Amino acid sequence: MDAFVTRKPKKRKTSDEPAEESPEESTDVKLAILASLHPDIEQEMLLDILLAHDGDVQATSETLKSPPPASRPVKKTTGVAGQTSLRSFTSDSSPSGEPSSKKPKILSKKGQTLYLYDPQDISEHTPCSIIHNFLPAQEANELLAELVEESKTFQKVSFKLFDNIVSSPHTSGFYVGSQKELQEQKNDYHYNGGRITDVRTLTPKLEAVRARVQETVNQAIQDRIRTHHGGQKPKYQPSEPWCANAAFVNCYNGPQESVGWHTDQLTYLGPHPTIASLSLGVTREFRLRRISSFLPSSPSTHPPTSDPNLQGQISLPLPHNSLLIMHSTTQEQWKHSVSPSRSLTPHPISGNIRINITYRHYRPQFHPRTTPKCHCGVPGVLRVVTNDTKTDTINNTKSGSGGRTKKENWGRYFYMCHAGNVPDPTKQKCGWFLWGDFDEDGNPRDPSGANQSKPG
Ligand SMILES: O=C(O)CCC(=O)C(=O)O
Ligand SMILES: [Fe+2]
Repeated sequence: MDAFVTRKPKKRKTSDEPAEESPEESTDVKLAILASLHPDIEQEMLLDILLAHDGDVQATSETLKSPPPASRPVKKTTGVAGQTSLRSFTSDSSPSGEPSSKKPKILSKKGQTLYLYDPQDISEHTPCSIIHNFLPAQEANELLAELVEESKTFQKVSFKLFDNIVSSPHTSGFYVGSQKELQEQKNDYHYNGGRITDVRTLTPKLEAVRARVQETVNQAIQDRIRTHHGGQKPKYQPSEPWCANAAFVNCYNGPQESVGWHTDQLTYLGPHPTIASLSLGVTREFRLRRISSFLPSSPSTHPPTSDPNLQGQISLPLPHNSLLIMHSTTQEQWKHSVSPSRSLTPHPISGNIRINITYRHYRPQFHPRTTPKCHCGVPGVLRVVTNDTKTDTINNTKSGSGGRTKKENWGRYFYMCHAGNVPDPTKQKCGWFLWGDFDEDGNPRDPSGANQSKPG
């Protein structure tokens, strides 16, 4: 097993030509494909048989189709469920290949993980879309090499969680387009109630890629409105063009580095943002799970009612040079994470390192000068009410919930104090909160960034 997992990278074609990694090279992806075809077989067993067939997925699958020996371990209740390409197993797709307007079936079950790799499956069953081999191979490889070097000076982000100071189990760096934006970030913007001191300007390679990402994302947004929303932009989704004016670059150095379940902060992006995430280097699993307040329910009501245990996780293996687009509703209705891995197939350039660039649109309407401020004088953080709101946000505040725990408020936006989230034990939250009020395009309805309705 080790020989496969730590096998040497393929030889380069010439000494100065970087090696390309095709999606087929990743063990994660091969396992995802096999797991989808043979969902009753343990992952460990799949890996062993794959190794015995020298990494050949088809030969492995043929072997597995033969009657199982009595001793073959069969999976019980947990593990991988579903298909990598679901199309051949469901009749949901229209003949054109576009998603049907039928209510999506719940495909993943409690305690189980559905692995999806095929772009059409991902588009149909998650709030995301994916483009494999996004950049010309050489550009992707050069960008990876540059960012691996940059990442040597990245830091872990520290924040406060229920009075404990925790730091993220990976490092990151933050990039903006100009010196002016850099100064604004340092002087005006707050994150987790504090400031970011290490802000950088986009490197020439990040800048070149940003233009491509921007064009692709704007096209993808329009395609999604057509294929998933009957041509009608969802409420609160901005209608202005998406502009990639900021980039968080994450570095995961080794299988244990990860990021836990979270949603990305809406404060400066506004409601229903689009975020584009370019993966470089070793393949890692990006996981998604729907926040239970937003599980599809029958009959469909708003807010939807649900059994919080109905749905499991969806795992998307993200190979080198893949662009994942998190569309409108991803941040409001789903959580995402990058889970620790048991083993990795080293990438020829970065070894066990994965670099991820999330390009974001910091909208001028959400500049911190217009963000409502809490009693501590700090711009509030923009959140959505979900069934998690009570434990997630209201602990440690002095005031009551102000209605934020009520089911009828699921899906509503609010601002709350974030000053208590800085890693300083003397700082407490002031308990302030304000309902957010946005127009059809997700723009704040008044110049202060939210209406002045009293908590209730
Ligand atoms: O590394 C990834 O794919 C996800 C990163 C992420 O979730 C974030 O930066 O907010
Ligand atoms: Fe995120």
